[in-house]
Amino acid sequence: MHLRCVDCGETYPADRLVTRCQCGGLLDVVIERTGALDRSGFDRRLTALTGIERSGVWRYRELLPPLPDATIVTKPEGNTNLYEVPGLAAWAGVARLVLKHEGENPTGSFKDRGMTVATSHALWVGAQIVACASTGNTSASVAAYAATAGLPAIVFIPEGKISAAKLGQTIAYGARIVQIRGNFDAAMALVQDAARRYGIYLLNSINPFRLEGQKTIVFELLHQMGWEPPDWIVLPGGNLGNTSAVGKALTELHEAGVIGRLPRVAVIQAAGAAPFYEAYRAGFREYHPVTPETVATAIRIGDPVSYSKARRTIDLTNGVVAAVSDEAIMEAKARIDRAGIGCEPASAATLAGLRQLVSDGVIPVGASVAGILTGHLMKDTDAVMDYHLGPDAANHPLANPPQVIDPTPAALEEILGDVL
Ligand SMILES: Cc1ncc(COP(=O)(O)O)c(C=O)c1O
Ligand SMILES: N[C@@H](CCOP(=O)(O)O)C(=O)O
Repeated sequence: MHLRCVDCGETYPADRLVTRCQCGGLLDVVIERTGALDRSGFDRRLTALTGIERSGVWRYRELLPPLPDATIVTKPEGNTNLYEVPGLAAWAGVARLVLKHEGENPTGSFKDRGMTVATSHALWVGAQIVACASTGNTSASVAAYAATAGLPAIVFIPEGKISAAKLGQTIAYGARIVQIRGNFDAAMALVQDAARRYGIYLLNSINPFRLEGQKTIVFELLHQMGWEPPDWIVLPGGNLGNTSAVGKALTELHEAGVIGRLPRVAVIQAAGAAPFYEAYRAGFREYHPVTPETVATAIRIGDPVSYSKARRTIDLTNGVVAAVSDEAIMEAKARIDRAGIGCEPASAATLAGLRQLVSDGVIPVGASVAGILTGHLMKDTDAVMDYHLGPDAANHPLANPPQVIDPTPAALEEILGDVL
C-alpha cells in the first residue's frame, strides 16, 4: 500500500499521514492486490454477529487498506438499508428509485464509514491527537471515533452555523470544540494549517483513508443490488469527498470485474453553495470558490477540498452536476420524511436534484436510480421545525403543524372531525 498524487503521480509511503503532495495535489491510497478478487468473503461475512466483520465497511476488506485487526476502530458502521420507494420514484419521474440511507450509521451520517478507516490508520501510524473542520457531521463522527479509540480530538466549526443536534453530539462525545468566526472554508484552512504546524492527524476527507471507507457505500449498495448497477447514482455534493469516493469505488469494482458497466453519477449541490456546479457548467475550464449560503448547513461549503478528485468521478462516469434551490431541497425532504424514511436537508438534495434532472431531460424517465441519503432526520430538527412551524409554514405544501386545544371532547372533535 502507498499514496499517489492524482496530479503528478509522485508516491509516498502509507505508514504516515500525508494529505497533500509537494506539488499541492491530492493523494490516493493505492492498494496492491494480486490475483482475482474472491467475492465469497463479502457474502460469508454478511452473517457475522460479532467482531470486525459485522461492519459494513470491513466486510469489503479485500478492497480496503490492509490495516492490522488490532488497530481497527469499529462501532460497527454500514449495514444501512436500501429502500425501494415507488411513490418517490413517481414523484421524481423515474421508473425505479432506491434510497440508501447512510443516516443509519452509528452517529447518523455516512462519515462513520470513512472514520472507521481513517481512525484505524491514525492508531496504526501512532497519531497522538486528531482534528477536523466541520459543518457538524464530521465533528460528531470524529468525536465518537476518537473517544472509542482513546484519542483526544479537536474540532473546528463555524460559529452559529451547525445544527444544535450535531453540536450536541460533538460536545457529548468529549471533543474540544473551537468555534471559528467565519465559515466552514475558513475552518478548513485553519485546521489544515494547525495539522501541519503541530503534527495533528487530520480526519477530514482530504485524508485519503477517509475516502477508502466511504467507498463502501457503493460496495454495499451494489452488493444489495446483486452487483447489478443502476443506471444512475445520485448524491449531494459539499466538500466532495463522497463524490470522489464513489468514483474510486466504481473504478475498482470495474477493474476487478465485479461489475460489467459503470453507472452514471449525478452530484447535486445547493444553489447557494455550488462552486462545483458552476465549474461543471464552464466545462471545468475554470473554478471559483464562492461564499456559501443554504438551508442545508451540511453542504454550506464554498471551496471543496476534493474538487479535483470529484471532477475525475464526473469524467469517468460521464456524470453530471446540478444545483437546486433551498425550497426544492425542503420540499423533497418533506416528501422523504412523509415516506417514513426521513433525512436531513442536505440529503434531500438527492431527490430534489433527481426530479430536476428528469424534468430537464438529462435523466430518462425509464432510468433505474440509486440515491444516497447522507444524514439522519434527527440531525437537523431546527430545519424540521422551521419548515412545519416557522413563519413561512403556510406556504409549504406538506407543513404539518401540531394543533393546540383545551382538553375537552368538543375541542377534539372540532379539530379531528375530518378523521374521527
Ligand atoms: C449530511 C451530509 N450530506 C452531504 C454532505 C456532502 O458530502 P461531501 O462533503 O462528501 O461532498 C455532507 C458533508 O459534507 C453531509 O454532512
Ligand atoms: N459536511 C461535512 C463537511 C466536512 O466534510 P469532510 O467529509 O471533508 O469531513 C461535515 O459534516 O463536517
